[in-house]
Amino acid sequence: MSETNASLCVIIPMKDPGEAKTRLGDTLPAKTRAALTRTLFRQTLRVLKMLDQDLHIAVVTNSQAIAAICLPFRVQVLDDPGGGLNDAVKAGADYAAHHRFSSVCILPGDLADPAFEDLSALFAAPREANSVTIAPAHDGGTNALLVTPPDAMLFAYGPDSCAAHQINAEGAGLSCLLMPLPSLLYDVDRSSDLGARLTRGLDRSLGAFGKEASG
Ligand SMILES: Nc1nc2c(ncn2[C@@H]2O[C@H](COP(=O)(O)OP(=O)(O)OP(=O)(O)O)[C@@H](O)[C@H]2O)c(=O)[nH]1
Ligand SMILES: O=C(O)[C@H](O)COP(=O)(O)O
Repeated sequence: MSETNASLCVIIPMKDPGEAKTRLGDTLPAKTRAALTRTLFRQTLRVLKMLDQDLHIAVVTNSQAIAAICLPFRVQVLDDPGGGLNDAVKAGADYAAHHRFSSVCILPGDLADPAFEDLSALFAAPREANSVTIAPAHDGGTNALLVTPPDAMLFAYGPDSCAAHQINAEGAGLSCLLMPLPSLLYDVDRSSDLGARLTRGLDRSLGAFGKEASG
C-alpha cells in the first residue's frame, strides 16, 4: 500500500439489496433490482481492490447479504446506526476519525462504471489539512467526497448534495475543490440511468448480473 493510501479510509454506505434501488421500481422487478444492487457494489469493490489490495475499505450496512459480499474482498463491515444515509456516512467518518485515518473518502455503492484511472486520480490528489474534494454527480449529487480530517464536516447527501457539501465545507472553514471525473459522474438512481452509460460497466459484469437476476 502506498503511504498516501495508508492514511485513507474508504467508506461505502450500503442498503440491503432487497430495499435498495426503489426508484427503479417503475422499470425493474424487485429481484432484478436486488441483483443489480449486488452487481454494482461488487464492481466498485473490485476496482478499489485492483487499485490497492491493502486499501482500507469499510462498508456501513445492516445487510447480511452485503456483509457476505464483503467477506472475500477482506472489507470491514460497520453497523448502520439507522436514521438514513447521512447517519450511516457519519458512522463511517467517525470510525475513520477514531482509528486515526487522516482522510476519509465516501463512495456510493451504486456507481455505474467507476474507472480505475479516475479513482486513482482521486486518491492521488493532494489532501491538504482541512480540505474537501468533491467528485460531482451529473445530477447535482455527490459521487465521491474526500474529507480531511474525516470528521471535519456535516454530511448532506440528498438532492443537490454537491452544492450542499460545498456550503457545509466552507461553513466548517475547509477548502473545497471540485474534481469532476468522467466515470464518477454517473450512479444508477433512475430508469434513465439504465441506458447506454451503464452498458460499458455492466457488459463487463453481465455474466454475473444475468446469472444473479435469473437465479
Ligand atoms: N447504510 C446505508 N446506506 C444507504 C442508506 N441509504 C442509502 N444508502 C446507500 O447510499 C448509496 C446511495 O444511495 P441512493 O442513491 O439513494 O440509492 P438507493 O437507496 O439504492 O436508491 P433508492 O431506493 O432509489 O433511493 C447506495 O450505496 C445506497 O445503498 C442508509 O440508510 N444506510
Ligand atoms: O448524491 C447524493 O447526495 C446521494 O447519492 C443521493 O442523491 P441521489 O438522490 O441523486 O441519489
